[in-house]
Amino acid sequence: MSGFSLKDLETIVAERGSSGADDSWTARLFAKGIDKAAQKMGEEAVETVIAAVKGERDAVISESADLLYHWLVVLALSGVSLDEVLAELEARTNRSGVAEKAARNSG
Ligand SMILES: N=c1c2ncn([C@@H]3O[C@H](COP(=O)(O)OP(=O)(O)OP(=O)(O)O)[C@@H](O)[C@H]3O)c2ncn1[C@@H]1O[C@H](COP(=O)(O)O)[C@@H](O)[C@H]1O
Repeated sequence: MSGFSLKDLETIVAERGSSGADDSWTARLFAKGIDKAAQKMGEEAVETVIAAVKGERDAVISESADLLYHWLVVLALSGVSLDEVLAELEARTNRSGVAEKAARNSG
């Protein structure tokens, strides 16, 4: 399994986005702003959906990677951190009592 995490990519996006480098897609997206980044994220989401519906496994992987990358750009431009999204997911998990149910079922 890859040791690469979304946290790693979040750091790369922040660094490249603010680099101003001509050869950086991330820097170009940051310069174009939230409208363009959100549009790209929407396109990648649709491409992921199409690949899934067609049963194109390799394309699901590739389009999902494009989607997650562009999602992190949208988060960065929105001033939202990955940790805040994970905290929201964790809170939902705690509210649903899944951890307690799993512990009860295993004991
Ligand atoms: N994960 C990605 C990643 N996924 C997709 N993309 C880029 O997203 C762009 C979108 O591709 P599309 O084919 O949809 O778009 P396009 O046709 O090229 O562009 P448009 O005509 O739609 O504007 C491509 O140029 C891809 O290179 C990414 N660009 C960068 N990263 C990561 O960001 C890091 C820094 O990249 P740079 O900012 O380019 O240095 C890289 O090392 C990667 O880790």
